[in-house]
Amino acid sequence: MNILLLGYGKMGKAIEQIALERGHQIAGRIDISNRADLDQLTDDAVDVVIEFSSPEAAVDNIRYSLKRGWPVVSGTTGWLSHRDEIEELCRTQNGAFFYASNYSIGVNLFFQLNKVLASFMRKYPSYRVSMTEIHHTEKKDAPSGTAITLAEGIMEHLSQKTRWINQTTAADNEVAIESLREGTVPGTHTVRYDSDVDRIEITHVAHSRQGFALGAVIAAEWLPGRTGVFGMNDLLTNE
Ligand SMILES: NC(=O)C1=CN([C@@H]2O[C@H](COP(=O)(O)OP(=O)(O)OC[C@H]3O[C@@H](n4cnc5c(N)ncnc54)[C@H](O)[C@@H]3O)[C@@H](O)[C@H]2O)C=CC1
Ligand SMILES: O=C(O)C1=N[C@H](C(=O)O)C[C@H](O)C1
Repeated sequence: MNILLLGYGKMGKAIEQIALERGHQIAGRIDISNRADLDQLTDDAVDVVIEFSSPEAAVDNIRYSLKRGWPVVSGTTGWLSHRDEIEELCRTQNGAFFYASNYSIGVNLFFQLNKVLASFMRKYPSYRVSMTEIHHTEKKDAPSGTAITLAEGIMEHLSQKTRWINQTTAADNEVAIESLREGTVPGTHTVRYDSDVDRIEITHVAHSRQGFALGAVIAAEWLPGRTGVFGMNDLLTNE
């Protein structure tokens, strides 16, 4: 497949390495410095776009790709207030759009574990839920997209929780998410339930960006030929 890398930073480079190892070609490497080069690409030069850029750039990048008729796999976080608009554009263009806040298989298992744990905790209101996410100091958004997905999983099962808040203290209806930025940490997420007498805690630690990058390439192999809006559950439950 000819893969266009839209965003060529830490993730774009990790994705390139895995895409080449899996026998794909790179149709272009676009970052903020050469974005105008996109207009030089012919429609048929690109089988699929993998978009990992920045919260400010993602919406324009995805819009541009859908209008060109290119299937898009996006992993950029911090732009989801525009999600409805993008999904509508995908439908009107009869296009294909794939989004995940986290492409790693391990995190997607962790998402399931988080929901199971939240469903157990529903009967035990003496436990207070809270979360911590730790990332490298270059990360632009907080809380992480993964932390937001985890908070949504908790809110599905704990009906008294109606929103998340990006601070360590929270009202009874809020899930507190603490965001820490340290060194080069690829991504660590903890969900904890504290009572006066003990704590139950689950943690996912990414050792590198390899898991995210492999998941994004697998999604890019899966998407072409499909139309609609997809996520990791579609990929993981549909051969
Ligand atoms: N969904 C997932 O599994 C994962 C998502 N991410 C997210 O992916 C995004 C990128 O992460 P990194 O690669 O670590 O960031 P980075 O800062 O290393 O790279 C971002 C790249 O985007 C480029 N860029 C900025 N504006 C652009 C524009 N208008 N057009 C094209 N390119 C543009 C920059 O030049 C840079 O090359 C972040 O939002 C991050 O949260 C990161 C890891 C995993
Ligand atoms: O910016 C990152 O690095 C990461 N971003 C994603 C997020 O916001 O959840 C995924 C991963 O945690 C790494």
